[in-house]
Amino acid sequence: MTATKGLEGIVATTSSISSIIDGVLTYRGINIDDLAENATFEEVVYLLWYGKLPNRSELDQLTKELNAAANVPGEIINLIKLFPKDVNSMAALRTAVSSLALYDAEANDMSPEANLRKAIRLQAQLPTIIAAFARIREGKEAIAPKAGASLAENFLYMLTGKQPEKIAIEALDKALVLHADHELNASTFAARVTVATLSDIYSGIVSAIGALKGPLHGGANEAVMAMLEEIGTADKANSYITEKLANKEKIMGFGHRVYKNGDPRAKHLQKMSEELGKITGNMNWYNMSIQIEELVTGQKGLKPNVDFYSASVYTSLEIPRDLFTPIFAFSRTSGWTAHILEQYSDNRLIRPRAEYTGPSHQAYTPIEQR
Ligand SMILES: CC(=O)SCCNC(=O)CCNC(=O)[C@H](O)C(C)(C)COP(=O)(O)OP(=O)(O)OC[C@H]1O[C@@H](n2cnc3c(N)ncnc32)[C@H](O)[C@@H]1OP(=O)(O)O
Ligand SMILES: O=C([O-])CC(=O)C(=O)O
Repeated sequence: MTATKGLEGIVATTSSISSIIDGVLTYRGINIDDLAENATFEEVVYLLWYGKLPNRSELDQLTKELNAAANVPGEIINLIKLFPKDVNSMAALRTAVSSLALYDAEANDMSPEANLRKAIRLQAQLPTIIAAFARIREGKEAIAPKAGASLAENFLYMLTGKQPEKIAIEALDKALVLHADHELNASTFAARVTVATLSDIYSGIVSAIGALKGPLHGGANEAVMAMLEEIGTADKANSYITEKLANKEKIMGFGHRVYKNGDPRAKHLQKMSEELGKITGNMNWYNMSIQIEELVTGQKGLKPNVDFYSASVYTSLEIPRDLFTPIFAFSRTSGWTAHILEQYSDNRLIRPRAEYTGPSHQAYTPIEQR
């Protein structure tokens, strides 16, 4: 038995949800470029769950179901009010989502119908929790979701209390489409491992949120913004990046386990970052990002991943930095739940082996002799 560090290149499951083949990402066989240009997030949620694009009435039905499920139990809002004000936002999300199960009468109903209903509730309620957390920590009241609004519109509305501009809704919606699913990434794998024990869907999502939180995965988008803020202006990028690379430090938002010639999602986010910069009149984050890309690609041959330009996109939308990774979770819930439903539909316990590297033939020594 020989271990492969980080399971690189290991094919651990079959899946018909999304694929990365020769650097091309598809959801259910549809190229991500096509989806990014044309689909709404709700259409993508339908596509991931049901395996095909919805017709008008199917989309209306799902949108209605998501909208109707968006309110979270009052107990969850009360729980969030008990959180310390400076708590890590992904820890808050993880705790609140875990607590949702306590108030869901179907939490342990493992029928496919109940699991789909829970997927709808999770998808609808994550943005409500994130917005409520962001307001409550500032001493404000949580805002209830608005009837008839899309998930992107509702999130921005619940966050700010104001009707968001069309351009902001469209930008967030596209970011949600781009982050929705990504084959067997670490958080999706964590979700599948958890539910493959026949544990419940909430446990799967909580595992996934825990895995997404780390800076080598979803947490990188927040780390990118921290870096941009630390650098300050484009003219300081050269010395900062050159020194980091010389010290063998990682530049957040670059590199990828699967894509070696660039992440196909990054160009869409780059374009959005530029457009939003022009609209807000602040090109600093975009200009600095472009400069960093040139330096990291030039010096190290690494390309930006999905997290790099999403940082400046969300900043242009005036979203607080520590909500970037929770927004990733809000989007990826669509993919996580699709994978969980797929896992349940043809389950086998996921239990690989470890190559033992410890000592052998050791005898037990009585405690008095140690
Ligand atoms: C949504 C997502 O999860 S996308 C990924 C988000 N994460 C990041 O942006 C964090 C920064 N990037 C990274 O840490 C990595 O590129 C990962 C985690 C994404 C992929 O990791 P792996 O496939 O395990 O690659 P690994 O970390 O082994 O890197 C291979 C080599 O490239 C280097 N490298 C990889 N990424 C970077 C980076 N961002 N900056 C500088 N060097 C890097 C490593 O130091 C290593 O160099 P070495 O061979 O000289 O030791
Ligand atoms: O696939 C990965 O390893 C990480 C990633 O890009 C994602 O989850 O979107």
